[in-house]
Amino acid sequence: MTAIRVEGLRKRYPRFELQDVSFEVPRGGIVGLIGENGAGKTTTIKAIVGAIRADAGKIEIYGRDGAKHGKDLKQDIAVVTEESFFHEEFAAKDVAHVMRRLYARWDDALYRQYLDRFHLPPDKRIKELSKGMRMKLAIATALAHRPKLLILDEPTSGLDPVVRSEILDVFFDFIQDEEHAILFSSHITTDLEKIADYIVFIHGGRVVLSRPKDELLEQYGIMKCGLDEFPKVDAADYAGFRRYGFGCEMLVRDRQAMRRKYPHLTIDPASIEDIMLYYARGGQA
Ligand SMILES: Nc1ncnc2c1ncn2[C@@H]1O[C@H](COP(=O)(O)OP(=O)(O)OP(=O)(O)O)[C@@H](O)[C@H]1O
Repeated sequence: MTAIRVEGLRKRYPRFELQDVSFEVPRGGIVGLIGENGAGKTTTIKAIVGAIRADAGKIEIYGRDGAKHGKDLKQDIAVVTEESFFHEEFAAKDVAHVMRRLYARWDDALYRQYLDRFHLPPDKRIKELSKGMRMKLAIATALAHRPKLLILDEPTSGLDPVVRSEILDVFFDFIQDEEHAILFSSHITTDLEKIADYIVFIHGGRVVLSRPKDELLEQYGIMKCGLDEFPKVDAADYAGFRRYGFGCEMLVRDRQAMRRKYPHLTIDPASIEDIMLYYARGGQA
């Protein structure tokens, strides 16, 4: 049974449409949702957590219909977005009072452990905390109600590498329980490269790529050639290209096959960022 199954999700806004978005988050897995600004990541996450009503599509969470079981699922899901902070006058210890009443599995001892781990003072008011500290508090709060599923919208954006790495470590520990799962959106492709098992890439409201991360890193490549050679490369062999100075670089989906077909051209491995940039810049899935 998967943790989240999204099928044929549609949402139309006056100048944007999420079209037939489908993907899965397996139990024990971390799925990274990537895409440029305005691609539809937040809209997708909002539809999954029931913050907006989709026009069409199906969302299942641990096998149950997300639309029908919203209330009981609340205990199992933790959602962290930039907006999910408490009142500015609250201190971390006040947050615990509120959460204790809302969540049946709220765990004070675990909460204190996370506050310690993240070096968060229990008495300091939220308005006195830095952006990174607020995000860590939101994550500590989310995890202390012992959810099965963690959904985060841009949890590491705007944070320094030390804080980002602390947060990624906590995600990694959380996922050790095979029942647990994480869906998180990010522009920071290096964070996803470190921790995600699957990458779902949304571009212009559509999923253009949904694959295990290791497969992408093993198979995709950047193939280079001179401007004169570029017209000889079959357009079906690349997903996007870039011209520069005297040459061209193309994103190819299968490094090995391309090495056989174009043995005289150089092909380097592609990063997740390369894959995102080339798809966004032009080319078909
Ligand atoms: N309530 C709304 N009414 C109208 N349009 C909206 C609404 N919410 C989002 N949109 C539009 O939907 C598109 C997708 O927005 P969304 O927030 O899902 O993108 P995103 O991928 O999360 O981007 P970012 O990385 O900038 O957060 C944008 O063009 C946005 O303007």
